[in-house]
Amino acid sequence: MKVAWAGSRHAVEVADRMACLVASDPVFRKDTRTMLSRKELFKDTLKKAAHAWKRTVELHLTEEEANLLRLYIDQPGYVDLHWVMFVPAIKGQGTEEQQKKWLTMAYKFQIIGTYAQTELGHGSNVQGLETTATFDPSTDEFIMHSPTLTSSKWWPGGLGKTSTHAVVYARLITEGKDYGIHGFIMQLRSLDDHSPLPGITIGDIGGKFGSGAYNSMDNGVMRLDHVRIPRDQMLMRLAQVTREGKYVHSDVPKQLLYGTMVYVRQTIVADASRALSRAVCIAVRYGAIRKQFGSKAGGPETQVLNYKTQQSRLFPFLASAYAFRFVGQWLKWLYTDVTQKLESKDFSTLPEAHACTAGLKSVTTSATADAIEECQKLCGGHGYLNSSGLPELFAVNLPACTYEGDNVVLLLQVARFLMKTVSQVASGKQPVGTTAYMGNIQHLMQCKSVVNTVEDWLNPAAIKEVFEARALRMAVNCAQNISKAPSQEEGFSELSPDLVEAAVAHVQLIIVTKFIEKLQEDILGHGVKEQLQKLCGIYALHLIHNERLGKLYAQVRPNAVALVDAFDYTDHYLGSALGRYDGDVYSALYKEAWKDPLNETVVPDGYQEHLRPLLKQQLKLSRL
Ligand SMILES: CCCCCCCCCCCCCCCCCCCCCC(=O)SCCNC(=O)CCNC(=O)[C@H](O)C(C)(C)COP(=O)(O)OP(=O)(O)OC[C@H]1O[C@@H](n2cnc3c(N)ncnc32)[C@H](O)[C@@H]1OP(=O)(O)O
Ligand SMILES: Cc1cc2nc3c(=O)[nH]c(=O)nc-3n(C[C@H](O)[C@H](O)[C@H](O)COP(=O)(O)OP(=O)(O)OC[C@H]3O[C@@H](n4cnc5c(N)ncnc54)[C@H](O)[C@@H]3O)c2cc1C
Repeated sequence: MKVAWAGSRHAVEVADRMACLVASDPVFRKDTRTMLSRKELFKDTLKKAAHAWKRTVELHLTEEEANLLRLYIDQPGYVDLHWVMFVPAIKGQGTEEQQKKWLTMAYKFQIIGTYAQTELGHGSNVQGLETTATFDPSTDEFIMHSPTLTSSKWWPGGLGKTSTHAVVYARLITEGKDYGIHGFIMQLRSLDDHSPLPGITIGDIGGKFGSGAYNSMDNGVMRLDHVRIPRDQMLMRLAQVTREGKYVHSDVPKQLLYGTMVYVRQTIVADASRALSRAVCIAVRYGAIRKQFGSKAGGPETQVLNYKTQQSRLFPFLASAYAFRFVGQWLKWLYTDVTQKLESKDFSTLPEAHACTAGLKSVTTSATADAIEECQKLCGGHGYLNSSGLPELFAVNLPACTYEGDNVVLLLQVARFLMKTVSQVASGKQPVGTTAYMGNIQHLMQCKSVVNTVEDWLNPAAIKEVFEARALRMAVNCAQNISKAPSQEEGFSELSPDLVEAAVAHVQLIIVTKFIEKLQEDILGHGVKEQLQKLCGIYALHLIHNERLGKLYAQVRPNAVALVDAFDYTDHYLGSALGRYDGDVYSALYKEAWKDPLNETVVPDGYQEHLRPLLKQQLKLSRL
């Protein structure tokens, strides 16, 4: 099962090696992280990042190994933005010459970069950004400026205190005309003493949700006061400004400006499955250790994992973790395929890639945030302790519902794509890729489910048809209602809640389909495929048919712990007293409690000033 989860034997081996490297290095300790002040936490993050880079160079780690090292260090920091957004933005939007110049420095960490798009006034509406980049032909420079308070850059990770450079998104103005949003490379801080360059005001935006967690990241604010940069620092793959100030657009679609976001949305699906699997791992393992109540005859107490209510709340998450993992692996393939096509100037699959990444990012991150919260409840009181690992896991993953595109905004993008496809089908065009099922419209609009018995629900063809019919009928229903509205735009706006539901149904169909396709592959290992079939059934059915699942849960229960062991997480990475591999939960909880700064002294600080006088006064009163 570890191989099925990781994707290959090689993937298991590399992941194990990197996880152990991190777990055995004292610099990467994280067990007291939630007790650090913001300043201490930030410094700890800088230390870990520098040490990780040192180890990467010393051990000559490959890119795959270095990525895993960062992942198992498990502490958000500027390196995420540098590798996941700054470097890809230059790769996707820079010319070959620009890539050579900037990436050479970025790959060696001679510069640290971030992705400065969002502003105080606008995040979702990228076209509404206000920062300006005005070309001055007299000096061959762009003047970068924040004209209003709301145009202050706000949120970019690593911007607050660390980044020396950024890809800054701004409205390009030349020859008096506004050509909309484009990307520019800017140096922000001196490479000698790290002070901000003239005209740049920069800082951290302040503490965030949860202790520890995302507070390790210095999300930043930046204002620009007529800062000049050379013309060749505009990223010029999509469009150019000539020496004379003429705007020239390349023959590539302008949506490639959004390419970095497509790339990152795809990686976020993998992050979501990992976060969900960690929460499930903690809740399942702990559920096997925790006992509560017993038989009336005085027999042994019951493991809480044996309660049917516990199973019906928890096993759909276990199934979802596997489902998201497999769809994430497929999405990575799709992204690579689209990138190769783009290189040979075939842009035909771009809309589908956008819809798939946007939709899957939304559905998997929302489900994950909800599931982590529910896993806390599934662990009872102890789940609420920082030492359970769950509060931090929740706080770190909750913003994934917002960053890289608010989930509702992204689902509305999927809905638009679906409405377009429905109208194309109506005019006789055959849909392809993940919307190919819509071509089967005659059948799917009328068919009745072939399911008669409980067992029938486990037939992959039956499940797939149910999901196809559900998604298509919801989409067609929306399209018909939109066509009755006074205008397309009004109809879309009025029906947006239904459109979001139709988009979710389409995305869930993709997830179910990819799980079923996974089961058609060669899967090694005795009983592995059978367990995955059950999980696939649970994932699909819990979305539409919760009542009939009890029987499947009973079949999964004997292997539940093994199914989370297959995630192959070290105790260091899981970071949870409840989810420990050896099950020694109570000693771990007890030991963790004594690490709290409050326990450094037996009598707490503040006793003399505030507690003692109060108690003495009570004593006096009681004597009265
Ligand atoms: C070797 C060393 C190794 C070292 C180790 C390294 C370790 C590495 C380890 C890795 C660990 C991972 C860690 C992860 C950390 C993550 C951190 C995350 C941080 C978060 C960053 C952010 O948070 S960063 C900001 C994101 N901010 C948004 O996300 C804005 C959303 N807002 C929009 O995205 C647009 O505003 C919105 C709504 C589309 C409207 O766009 P709009 O105004 O242009 O209007 P329309 O809707 O009309 O769109 C016009 C037409 O464009 C089409 N289209 C739209 N988008 C398209 C697209 N993307 N691709 C193609 N087509 C697209 C659309 O479908 C229309 O097509 P059509 O015309 O044919 O219908
Ligand atoms: C932890 C974190 C890290 C981030 N890192 C970065 C970074 O590195 N670089 C960067 O540039 N940005 C970053 N961001 C910013 C992030 O990308 C934006 O917050 C995100 O795109 C959402 O935009 P918003 O904040 O403007 O939300 P808003 O759009 O203001 O959302 C508010 C509400 O309005 C709703 N809404 C908005 N538009 C519509 C619509 N058309 N129809 C229906 N409902 C709508 C949303 O659903 C939401 O409920 C980060 C954000 C967070 C939280």
